[in-house]
Order: sequence, then structure tokens, then C-alpha cells
Amino acid sequence: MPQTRLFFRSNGAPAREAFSRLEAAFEEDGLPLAIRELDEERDIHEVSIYASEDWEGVADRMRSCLTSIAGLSEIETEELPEIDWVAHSLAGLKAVRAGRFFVHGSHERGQHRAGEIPIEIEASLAFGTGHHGTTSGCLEMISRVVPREHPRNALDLGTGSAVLAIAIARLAHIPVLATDIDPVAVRVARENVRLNRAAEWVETAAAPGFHHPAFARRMPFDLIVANILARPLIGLAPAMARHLSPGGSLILSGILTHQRRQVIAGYVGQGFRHLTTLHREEWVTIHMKR
Ligand SMILES: C[S@@+](CC[C@H](N)C(=O)[O-])C[C@H]1O[C@@H](n2cnc3c(N)ncnc32)[C@H](O)[C@@H]1O
Repeated sequence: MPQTRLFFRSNGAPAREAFSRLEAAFEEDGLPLAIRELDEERDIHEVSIYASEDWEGVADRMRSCLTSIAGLSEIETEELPEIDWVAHSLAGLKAVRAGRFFVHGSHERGQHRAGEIPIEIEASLAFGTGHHGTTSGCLEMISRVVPREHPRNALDLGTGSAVLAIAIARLAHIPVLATDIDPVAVRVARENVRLNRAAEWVETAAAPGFHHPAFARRMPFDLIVANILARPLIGLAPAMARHLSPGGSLILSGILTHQRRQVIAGYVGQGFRHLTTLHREEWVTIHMKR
């Protein structure tokens, strides 16, 4: 069924207020909602709802629950193309080998080699099929670090499709908390966790940064993986230090080669030391310890 995305923009505080009102108002309808930061310097955020039918009715309900919030732009709409993601993945996406892992779509099920850990991920609205240099860099770094360090409690911050959380769980058989700011990604993550029989190990939660009660319950972590982007990663450095146990490992990606020094400096300032960097296309994946 085709979907319509209804969205508006505003500064962070009204966007978060609007998002929580919409979450409450549309809870029973089960419509996916998302909030994302478009421009950090200008503090511009975008809130979206995805409607499969009667988008005009959805727009009316949005307007009536947002009337008292100042500073929101007009509601705009975007028709999303109807994509058969399985066919799309069959046509375009070949399996990816990275470190110990074979990340594939359903069409290549069973084609992993001896010793490889297969992870099945279909292309979807969530990032993380293994094809991006940041994801494959993280998979390779996980393959190096986990067998050496035997972590017991891991966090995948910005989990997207949950590919990294599943990789850690399947390799180490340890609990992994997998979080994402985007509730649509969290839904996809949950499905992928189930599909890969990792639900016993992986707990998912929608959370911006470390803002969720699950962190207090599950910390300290001895392995944190975060494939986000350089700027938010630098902002998260103090919270990463608080949530990682002494001697724990941190794997960061989403960092362009020219941003590497700046990110490392931000983390050294929080008591981390840099161990290794992997380069994939123009992206780097960094391993640090506290
Ligand atoms: C580049 S994708 C990585 C997905 C997957 N972990 C991988 O390696 O392929 C980054 C993900 O981080 C999420 N994200 C961005 N900023 C975040 C934040 N402040 N807190 C939590 N998640 C965030 C995005 O929604 C997106 O799903």
C-alpha cells in the first residue's frame, strides 16, 4: 500500500513537545512517527508521521493536537514510492562479507561459508544492510575486538536495522541494548532481531542519545558501538565515558577521514585512548578504550 509522509519543521523544544503529543494521540493507530535533527547549528528538527490511508484525516487530527504549540511550520506531505523491498533487494543488493559476518537478503539465505556468521537483513526504511563503509567497518572491528576482549554487556547506539547488535549477539552470546532515535528504525530493528533469532540477547528501545531508563538499568557497558556521525558523536563523548566501564571498548563510525582527529581529540578529553582505525572508502571506524 502506498504511504504518505506528513511532516513539519521547528526548533528542537517545540518539535519534541509536538512529537510526544502526537505519540500519545496516535498510539492506538500504530502509525510510525519519527523525529530527526536536520540542522544542528540552526536547531531545525523535523517530525513525521507515516499514514497508509486517509492522510487528510491524519493531518486534521495532527493540527488539532498541535494548535497550542508555537513555531511549527505548516504540515507538508510527501507521497512515498511503493517499493517492493524484497524485489529491490533481489535486484540491487548482493550479500556483504565483513570480518566474520555474511550480511545477506532472504534470496541469499544459506549461502554463507563455513565459519561465517550469517545475518539476514532486507533493505528497508532503516539504515544498515552492510553495504555502507561505516557498517562494514564496524562489523570488521567487532570481529577483531570481541574474540579478544570477551565483553559481557554491550550497547549499540544508533542501531538502525540492528545489524551490529545482531552481529555482537551472534558472535559473543551476550546481552546487547540496541537503541535508535528513530522509532521507525526501532520497529525494523525489532523485526530483524526476531528474524535472526537474537531476541534472547538483544533489547531494543527508541531513545535520543542516552535518554531512556534502559541505560540506567543496563549500564555500565563494556562494549559500546555507535555508527552515527562525527558531530553528534563528539557531543555524546561525556555520556559515553559515563556509561562505559573502565577498560571497556568503544567502536565509533560515521566519521569521514578528515574528521578523525577531531573525534579522537573529543574522546581523549574524556579519558579515552585511541587504539586502531579502519579505513573504508572515505569513512573511518575507530577503536578506543577507556
Ligand atoms: C548510520 S546509521 C547506522 C545504523 C547501523 N548501526 C549500522 O551500522 O549500519 C545511524 C543511525 O543512528 C540513528 N541516530 C542518529 N542520531 C542518534 C542519536 N542521537 N541517538 C540515537 N540514535 C541516533 C539514526 O536514526 C540511524 O538509524
